[in-house]
Order: sequence, then C-alpha cells, then structure tokens
Amino acid sequence: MFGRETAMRKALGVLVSRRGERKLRVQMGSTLEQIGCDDPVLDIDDKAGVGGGVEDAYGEDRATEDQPFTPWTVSVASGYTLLRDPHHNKGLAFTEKERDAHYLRGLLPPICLSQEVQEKRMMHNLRQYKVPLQRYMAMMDLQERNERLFYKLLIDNVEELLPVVYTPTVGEACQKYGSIFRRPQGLYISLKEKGKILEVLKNWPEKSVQVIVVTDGERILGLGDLGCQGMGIPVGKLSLYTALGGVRPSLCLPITIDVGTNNEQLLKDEFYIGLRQRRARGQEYAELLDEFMSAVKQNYGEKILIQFEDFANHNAFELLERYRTTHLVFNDDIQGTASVVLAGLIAALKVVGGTLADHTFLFLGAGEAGTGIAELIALEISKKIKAPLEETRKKIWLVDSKGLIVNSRKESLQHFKKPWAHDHEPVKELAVAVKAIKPTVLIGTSGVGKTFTKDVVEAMASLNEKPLILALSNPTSQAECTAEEAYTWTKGRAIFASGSPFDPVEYNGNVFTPGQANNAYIFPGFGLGLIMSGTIRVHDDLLLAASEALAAQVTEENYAAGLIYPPFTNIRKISANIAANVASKAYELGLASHLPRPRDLVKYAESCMYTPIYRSYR
Ligand SMILES: NC(=O)C1=CN([C@@H]2O[C@H](COP(=O)(O)OP(=O)(O)OC[C@H]3O[C@@H](n4cnc5c(N)ncnc54)[C@H](OP(=O)(O)O)[C@@H]3O)[C@@H](O)[C@H]2O)C=CC1
Ligand SMILES: CC(=O)C(=O)O
Ligand SMILES: [Mg+2]
Repeated sequence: MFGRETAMRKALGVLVSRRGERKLRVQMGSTLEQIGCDDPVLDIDDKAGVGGGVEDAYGEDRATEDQPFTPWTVSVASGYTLLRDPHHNKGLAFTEKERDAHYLRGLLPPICLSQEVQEKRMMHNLRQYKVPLQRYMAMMDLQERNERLFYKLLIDNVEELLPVVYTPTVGEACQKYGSIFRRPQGLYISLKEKGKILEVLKNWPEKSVQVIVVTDGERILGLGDLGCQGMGIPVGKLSLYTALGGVRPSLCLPITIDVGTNNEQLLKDEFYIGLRQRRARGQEYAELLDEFMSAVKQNYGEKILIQFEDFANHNAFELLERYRTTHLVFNDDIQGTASVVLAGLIAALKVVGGTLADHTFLFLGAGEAGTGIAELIALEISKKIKAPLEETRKKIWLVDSKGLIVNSRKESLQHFKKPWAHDHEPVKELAVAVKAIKPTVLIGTSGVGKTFTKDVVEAMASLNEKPLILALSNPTSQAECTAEEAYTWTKGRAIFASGSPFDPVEYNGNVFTPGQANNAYIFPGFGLGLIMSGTIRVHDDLLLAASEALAAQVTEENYAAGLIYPPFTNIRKISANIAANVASKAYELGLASHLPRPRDLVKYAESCMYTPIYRSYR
C-alpha cells in the first residue's frame, strides 16, 4: 500500500517524507514553496513503508507522549482519505471505475447508487426525525461528510430544509451548540489570538476566499448573547450563500470572534465552547476587530466581502461606519433586512395601492433592523418624489422599549434613533401608538415575541382595509405575532409576512399562505452580484437595486395567493436576477472592477453559480 502511495506521490511530483524527524506541515493543496521546500524530490525512505505488515512506519505508536511526530497528508485524496474528504466524497455513488482508480475497493459495500437515490434516502431519513434539532444535526453531519449531497438536498428541497439549517432551528442549535458540538466548522478568533490573527487566517485550508460571514455572537437572532456558540449563524448563512446564491462553498468562510459572553447561563455551562469571561469592550474590543479587519484584507485582498451578522447594535452601526469606506462590508441585519423589507413593500403596493409616499409606517423595535429598514424606505421615497430625506422620514415612526420615539426624548437617544424623533406627545403603549399614528404598515423588529397583541392587530384592521403586518423577529418564538393571529384578528384581511416561516392558515374556509420576510432572499444574490462584478464598496443604491429585482420576481399568481414575496422554490433564479441588478448598478456607479462588463448579466450570474452535481473522477 505504501509503495502505491509513494508511486502516486512521485507521479504527482509532490513528494513528502513520512519520517517523523522531518517537521514538515503539509496541507491539502499546499505547494512545495508553501511547505518550505525547494527540492521537488525529497528523501523518501521507501523501505519505511513497503510491505505494510505491522510495522509502525510513522513512529506513531512507538512515540511516547513527549516525542513529537509529523501528521501529514498528500495533495490528492484517494482510498480512505477520499471517503473522509467532504469536498470529494460521493459515498455509495462512486462508480465501479472510480472505485478501481481511486483505491476504494472494499472500502465501500458493493452497490453503486446514484446521487438521486442518495438524496431520496437522506430525505427519507431526515423525515423520520420528529425533533427539529435532530434534523439540524443530521444535516450538519451530511455537510461534514458529503458536501455536494448536502447542497443538492438543500437546493432541491429548499422550502423544507431552510427552517432546518436556518431560522428557526439554527437558533436552538446555537443555544445548544456546546452540547451538540462534534467537529469544528469555520474559524474561531478569540482574544487569545490577539496579535496572531493573520496566522490564524492562514490556518484555514482554502486560500481563495471571497466571502466571510462574521459574528461576535452578542445578538443571535432574538435570542440575545450566545457568545462563541453564535457560530451556527455564519455557518448557516454561508450555506445559504451556496445553496441560494450559488457561491462556491470553498469561497465561503464562517468566522466567530470570541471576546467573551455576558450570558451567565453559558458562563456556568460546563459544555460551553467559548472563552469563560465577560465580554471585552471599548479599546480591547476595537483593537481586536481592527486587527481582524486588516488581516482579512491583507490575506484575501481588497475584494473580499465581509458580512457582519448578529452583532449587538452598539457595535454593529459603529463597525459598519468605520469600515464601509475601507473594506467591502455589508451588515445583513441593517442593510440586508432593509432591502428585503423594501422589496416586500414595493410588491405590496400592487395589493394595497398608492405609492410608498402615501403610506405611514410604524415599527416596534428601533435597533439595527428597525432603523435600517426605516432609512432605506425613506431613501427610496426621497429618490422617487425628489424630496429631502428629512422630509420623507416624517412618515416613519418607531417605538422602542421606552415607547414612541419623539422629540422630547432626543437628547437621551442612541445616535441611530435620533433621525426618527418626530414631534408628538410621549406614548408608551404600542396599541396607543397605532391609534395615534394610524399606520398603514406595522413592522415588528423588537426581538420580543407576542408583542403584536389582539388589541394592536385589531387596531390595524380597524384603520386599514388591507393592513400590512410584518412580524420580522426570529426565531419563531420571538415573532411579534403568529400568522394565525394576524389572519384571525384581522378577519382574513391582513397581508402578513414573518421572519421565520409559518404554515398556511385556514380561516373561514379560506387558506392563507404567509410569506417569509427574511434577509435570506437578499444577501445570497446581493453577494453574488458584488463578487461577480468585482465590486469594491457597498453603496445604498445597490441595496435599492436588490429590492427592485426581488419585488419584480413576485408574480400575479403570488399576488393572488396573498404573497408579497416569491416562494423560495425559485430562489436561484431570483438570486441571479438580484445579482444581475446589483452588478448592473455597480457598473453604472463605477464600483465594479471586472471588465469588460458581461452583456447579459442574468446569464452571467447563472453561469457563475455552483451546482452540486457530482463530478466524474479520472
Ligand atoms: N426577518 C429578518 O430578516 C430579520 C429579523 N431580525 C430580527 O429582528 C429582531 C431585532 O433585531 P435587531 O434590530 O438587530 O435588534 P436590536 O437589539 O438592534 O433592536 C431591538 C429593538 O427592539 C426594541 N425592543 C426590545 N424590547 C422591546 C419591547 N418589549 N417593546 C418595544 N421595543 C422593544 C429595543 O429597544 P431599546 O433600543 O429601547 O432597547 C431595540 O430598539 C431580532 O429578533 C432579529 O432576529 C433581524 C434581522 C433580519
Ligand atoms: C435573519 C437574521 O439575520 C436575523 O434574524 O438576525
Ligand atoms: Mg442576522
């Protein structure tokens, strides 16, 4: 067996000593220069392994604990290694020819299955699990075992599996991440790595990364501070980059920055996987983030897209402001959410009538999502009616945990709330605010469940023929109201969408299908658009372009079913259209660097997309 591997390595010209005394570190895909070797033919002790038998060729068994030996791997996976490599493993789908050529004989049972049968079997197995977290774990295991099959399942069964790998189940997975932890996914950068972040980035096996989703775990969905266990979010978001937006998995890097947690329960939890300390703040935090941002650019270049995800708002706005002129950064909670909600509102105009400028908006929640959406609506109206932003903001009202945001509170407000402080007497209760402001659109971004009470929803129904109600908070437990409540309390008149999915509701003999207003509609296509055009900075006009493209994908049939978002089943086509519109705007603004501009951007976007079909191995 060793003779065969040696021959193979010779044939490849990648020859590496197996001897423990040579301290070489060889990673998949490493070049000889990268492993510090300028001689293409290293000394190979052929005798060491020839014959196999019981010889301890690596010295692995003989070595005492304090005697180091070298873990090594070759650049081309075959045999057992191939089966353990999630990027190339096809499991029972390896053909007879491939089994011969890649030393797989005997390592697999004799049957060969197609990818379609594997998919069918896997879906059948997943459906046996009644507990969502078990489905999540089965999907994560599959991703770790057979990446292409994982993505085939996710793409072909997107409506069924989105709630498994994403909200709501990913929320529970993050809460229990320590207990269910099996193999690490993504990159962990903690305070311990301060001063060494560039080295840490170099430990990641893929060299050409194009998109990073990063969290510090402080505001995971509406579940609060989950510290290092927030890793489930970047992992989940990036799997959507691939499944929904077609960005190749090898180009995606999930990162969690661990600066501690203030979650007392986690600090006491013996299975917690993060630093057991309270959160670093101020200069210590800023310095770590600054080192991270510089290291990322140094390692991956100017055009690496960094998506901030689920940071608490006291850091999120500041990070976006600090890096938006120096890096290609995008905050999904502020900007992606804004773009998806604006798309829903543009689409809804066909049902409720009027223009955006004719409507009045009331938000419960004035944080990242709330003020981000509000600002994009105001910008869109300002562009459409050519009025200053200060004017168009006046039709938008926000309520935070202290009540309606009004001028008398201005001094004490966080900076991102100040533009929304309008002239009005103080109001504490949402139901009272609804009656006073008379909104046509009610948007929940509070992270607190059950806050759209019967009173609130009935007040919306009494004011509007077709009240538009968006309960955006995630996961399902934090939704401001359920789909059933929205339809029942408005007697079937609401146009309703929520951040996490709800099943169709039957009311008075009619079936109502709620939409899902989630930034997952936007960020995969948006990111693809940036990447394929080589865009160097995010501009608000790109977010507007993404909204327009998404709204344009809602069909008459969708409207007839009461939907203001197209179903996720067509998401790849939707993402290609979003990507094309975003790229087109980037070219128009001179922000795109991939030249010449492809003539048909939709076709180009589609041609860039990763497909999970197995490849044939020579
Ligand atoms: N559907 C989607 O695509 C998205 C959904 N979200 C969801 O939105 C929620 C909020 O996220 P984000 O904006 O980032 O969070 P933030 O923490 O930035 O903002 C939360 C806001 O809600 C307010 N709030 C909290 N409790 C109440 C209450 N009882 N009554 C009224 N207001 C309250 C807070 O008030 P105060 O400022 O006074 O503390 C704050 O203004 C989360 O559940 C998240 O999952 C987020 C992004 C995308
Ligand atoms: C969807 C999302 O990004 C959030 O709830 O934070
Ligand atoms: Mg988020």
